[in-house]
Amino acid sequence: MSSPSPDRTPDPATTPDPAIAAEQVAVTDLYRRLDAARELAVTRFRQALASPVINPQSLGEREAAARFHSQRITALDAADHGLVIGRLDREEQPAPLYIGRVGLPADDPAGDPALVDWRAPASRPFYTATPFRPEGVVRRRHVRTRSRAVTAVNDEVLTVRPEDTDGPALTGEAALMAALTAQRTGRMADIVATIQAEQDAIIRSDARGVLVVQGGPGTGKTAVALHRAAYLLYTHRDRLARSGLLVVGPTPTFLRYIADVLPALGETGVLLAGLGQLRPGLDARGSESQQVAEVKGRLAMVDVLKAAVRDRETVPRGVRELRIDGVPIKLRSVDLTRCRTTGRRASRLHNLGRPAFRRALVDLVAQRYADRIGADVRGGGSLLDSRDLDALRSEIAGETAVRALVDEMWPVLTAEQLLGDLLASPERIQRATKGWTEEDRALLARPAGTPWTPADVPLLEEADELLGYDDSADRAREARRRRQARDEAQETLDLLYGSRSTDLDDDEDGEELTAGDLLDAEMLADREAEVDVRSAAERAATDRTWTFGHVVVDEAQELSAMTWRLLARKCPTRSMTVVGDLAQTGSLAGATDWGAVLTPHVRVQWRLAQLTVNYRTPAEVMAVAADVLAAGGAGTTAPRSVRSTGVPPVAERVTEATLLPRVAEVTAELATAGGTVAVVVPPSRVDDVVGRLRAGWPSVSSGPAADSSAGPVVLVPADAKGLEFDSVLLVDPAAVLAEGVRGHSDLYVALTRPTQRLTVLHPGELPGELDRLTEAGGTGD
Ligand SMILES: Nc1ncnc2c1ncn2[C@@H]1O[C@H](COP(=O)(O)OP(=O)(O)OP(=O)(O)O)[C@@H](O)[C@H]1O
Repeated sequence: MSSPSPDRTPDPATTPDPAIAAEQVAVTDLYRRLDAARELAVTRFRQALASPVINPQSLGEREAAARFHSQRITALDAADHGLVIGRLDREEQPAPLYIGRVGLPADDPAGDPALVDWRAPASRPFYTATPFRPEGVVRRRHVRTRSRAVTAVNDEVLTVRPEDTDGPALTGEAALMAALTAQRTGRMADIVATIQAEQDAIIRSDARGVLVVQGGPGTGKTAVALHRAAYLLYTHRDRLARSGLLVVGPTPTFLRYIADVLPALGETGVLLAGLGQLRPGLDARGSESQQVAEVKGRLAMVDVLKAAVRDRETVPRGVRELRIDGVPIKLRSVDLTRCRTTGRRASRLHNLGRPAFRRALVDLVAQRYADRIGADVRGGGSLLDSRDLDALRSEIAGETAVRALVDEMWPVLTAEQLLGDLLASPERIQRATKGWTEEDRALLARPAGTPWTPADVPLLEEADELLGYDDSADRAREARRRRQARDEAQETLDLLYGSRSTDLDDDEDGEELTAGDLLDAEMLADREAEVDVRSAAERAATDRTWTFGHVVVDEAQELSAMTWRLLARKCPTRSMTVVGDLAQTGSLAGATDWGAVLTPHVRVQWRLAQLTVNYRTPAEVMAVAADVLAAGGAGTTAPRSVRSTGVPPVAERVTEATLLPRVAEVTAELATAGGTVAVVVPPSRVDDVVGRLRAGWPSVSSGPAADSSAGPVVLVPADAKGLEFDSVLLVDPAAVLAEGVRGHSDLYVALTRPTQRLTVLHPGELPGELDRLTEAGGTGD
């Protein structure tokens, strides 16, 4: 906790009105400019749409211009809410510099802009200047508004050094506290007005390489990661508009929770994906045990999949006999093995090696057939010349028996077929997992048709890398389409030419140009070609080979090695922001050491930044959580809370019989207190608690898609990760400890979710780690 610095206006209520009135004049003028900028953008957008399209290039240009102006309109619309953040009064500069959500030009282009975008370099001192390092700033003023009206201003004078305090140095403390104590809505809000210096340094850090942001719960990792995404889109707009930016979060609930932040910052072209959605076209929501997910997340699965692919390139034992036109052809396994080797040499990728394998097999059968009939007819060598052999080959390639043998020995495979067949067959698993224990093999097995899980996603993607996609049929189709388009275009040109007035031939002045003179059929066909006008995010969402210009990973401690491998492939430049907390790792497959998980994929290209201040959890609650962290032996210290509520968290002992009724009563009390409510439970109690609460709140939701904006939610710690609620009711902490594979992490996560109130109900003894909790008189025995 910090005490306010001297010369700060301590309370908005005491701020003299003249300051508010003066700021209202400035704010009204800036809104006038915003409206004008929006009007201009709308006009330009309309003009772009109306511009003529004469060829694919002009269509592309028109779409690019329309997209640019529509994005500008979106950004200006988003900026309407809280347009002005504050101002800087600077040494030797008479006019203040206003900082806001977007940049707005001044009448005099030579001077400062009327409003500077919060991401522009000139805005930086607004977040970083301190009395010890004022960066030329004399005073920082936070301006708070509702609709377009100024409601408060808070000043910090940076020419006077505060006395030493033992709390963290805060920027714009009054505005920050107002934001932190506001009731939650179930959706994360942006923090542009109150970004703190240590957060700003991360947001503006170089885009190159992998930046790992480690920080305890509530330190703003998610907020910082999203603001960094907005900053990078602003600073590297052209590059990232082309290549796209991907934000990866753990669950659908989490993605919904953060979904409003980037649009509120005027950025809509970002792809948000959960771990189950990293494969275009698939939303993997199946569930499985942590142990199974851990096995599937090991890098060793790469070799397993390689072996599984080779296992599908089979050679029948002994001699295989085919009948072609009634002629028996004997194929020995040694010859078939040679065909397989030809296929494997032709391509590293299974599906791309198949044409070469098929050709080799057809050649083999054709040769044997030729040998047979040549020998039969004349009793000597083959009489067929090479032309005959070619004809024979194409006939043989179409023979059902030959096609069946090709499919048997070298089937075309999709990733889903490869993985589904593998996991559904203990024999295939056995053959693909050399050196594995029987226990691990058993964990991999799953019945055919089981829904895909998030842990399957990197395996499917890896399988695609091994299988490849034979696009020869697509290319042949495209060539046919082009030929047809060209023929049609030629017909059009012929018609145009044919309809030309013959009188003109004799006309001495001249020459009238027709379409045929300016265009050839190829160009005309090109005109008809489709131009892909989708944004990078839209295209990336449907293209599994898409690679992103930047990837942001939240709750990164939960990712398995296979998921890291997948993300590294999706981001070949390794421009990534990775945020997480090793002390909150709950999954068995997750990280306990950033170097260990990242080095195999990014080698030395990563750097670490730390966040140390908890903006979410009140100090009273955090003291309890810190004990749990220490008891779990995490080796890290809990972050310092920036505020206290004066309300101690309470524990109440219950019996098994009174547990559910008390859950319902306490949930009702917390809901009455206002804001969002989460009931965090061990996995074994989810169904009972949901069942009980549904009587009072039919819409109560639970699981990875729960929505706290619609009423209380029931969550296991893994699904509560990254989220926050005004009130949390923690049920049966001893079972949370016992049931989690990393029980202390789970309990730590559960305890650090509330922004205001925490109540704990415990049947049986309270775990020693929670001794600090104040016991309320309960109904326990
Ligand atoms: N500078 C700030 N100004 C206002 N609010 C902030 C600031 N920094 C963080 N917060 C708020 O603190 C809360 C916690 O932030 P966030 O969820 O980003 O933390 P986290 O580090 O990701 O936590 P966890 O590890 O639990 O997922 C959010 O409500 C966020 O808006």
